Amino acid sequence: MKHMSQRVALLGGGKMGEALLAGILRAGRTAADIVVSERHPERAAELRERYGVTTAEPAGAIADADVIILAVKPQDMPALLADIGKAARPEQLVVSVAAGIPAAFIERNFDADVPVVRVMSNTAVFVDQAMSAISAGAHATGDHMKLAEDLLSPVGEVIRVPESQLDAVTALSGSGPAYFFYLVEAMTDAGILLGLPREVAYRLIVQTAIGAATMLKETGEHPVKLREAVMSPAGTTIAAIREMENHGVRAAMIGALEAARDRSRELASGLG
Ligand SMILES: NC(=O)C1=CN([C@@H]2O[C@H](COP(=O)(O)OP(=O)(O)OC[C@H]3O[C@@H](n4cnc5c(N)ncnc54)[C@H](OP(=O)(O)O)[C@@H]3O)[C@@H](O)[C@H]2O)C=CC1
Ligand SMILES: O=C(O)[C@@H]1CCC=N1
Repeated sequence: MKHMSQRVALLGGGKMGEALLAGILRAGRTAADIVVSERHPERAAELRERYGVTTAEPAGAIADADVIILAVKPQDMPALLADIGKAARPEQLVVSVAAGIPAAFIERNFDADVPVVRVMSNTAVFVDQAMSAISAGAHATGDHMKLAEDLLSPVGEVIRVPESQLDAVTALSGSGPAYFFYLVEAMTDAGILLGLPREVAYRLIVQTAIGAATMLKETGEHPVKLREAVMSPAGTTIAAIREMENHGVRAAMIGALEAARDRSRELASGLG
């Protein structure tokens, strides 16, 4: 089946659900082929209004779907799977974007051998600049992985990884956008401290971030090399970098991402 004519059921209409919904519509899928299940009626109405999709309860939403996207929080996954476990069929593909929830857990909540592909994407789906990692469950074939890639490649880059790496992927790129937003927030505050109006500081930093990311992507140079090219001897940049090293910023980042990876692992514990 041409992937653009696939019928999609999106279960969970929150931040990630809406990002994916908007993205797949931008990519050319039609609203008539998409059914959303969102338990807050006012949120469901908002999505119907904004995107022209229909909404339904989970079991109804998946009835005619070719692809079922699970986009609820990890703690809500067991209840959702209890709702759809008997209805999901082997000819359907289940794509879970949930952090920490193993494919095996999802598979054993289905009566049939339903193929599952796990995805760890991020909110940059909203601007077609997402980084998505995908991993196959026990019943997912190369065709299912290709279907997942076709779903996600219009909204950003897609990489295939073993499922054992997904907790680390979640720490780096799933949660990653928040680390950069946090850094921009801190640099903006520094700009204000140094006497710049907030909007000037913010504009300077955002464009500098875009420039730095573009240099990393387009030059292929190692970040150390790119950083050294900025650090003039006895200049301003090395003064800042020394201060960061003195405050253990590097160690703090490593510890922070390890904590995110550990939290992702914890999400799987106690699932039963
Ligand atoms: N936000 C992000 O940047 C990323 C999130 N993810 C993953 O995406 C998933 C969704 O996260 P996010 O969008 O942030 O969460 P949200 O809480 O924003 O969205 C989930 C939505 O689904 C609703 N919901 C919960 N259970 C059901 C159900 N059984 N039927 C219908 N709707 C239901 C929730 O309602 P209620 O509010 O009552 O819970 C909520 O409105 C998570 O598993 C997360 O790990 C992955 C990568 C990035
Ligand atoms: O914070 C979270 O748990 C989700 C998963 C990755 C980004 N947001």
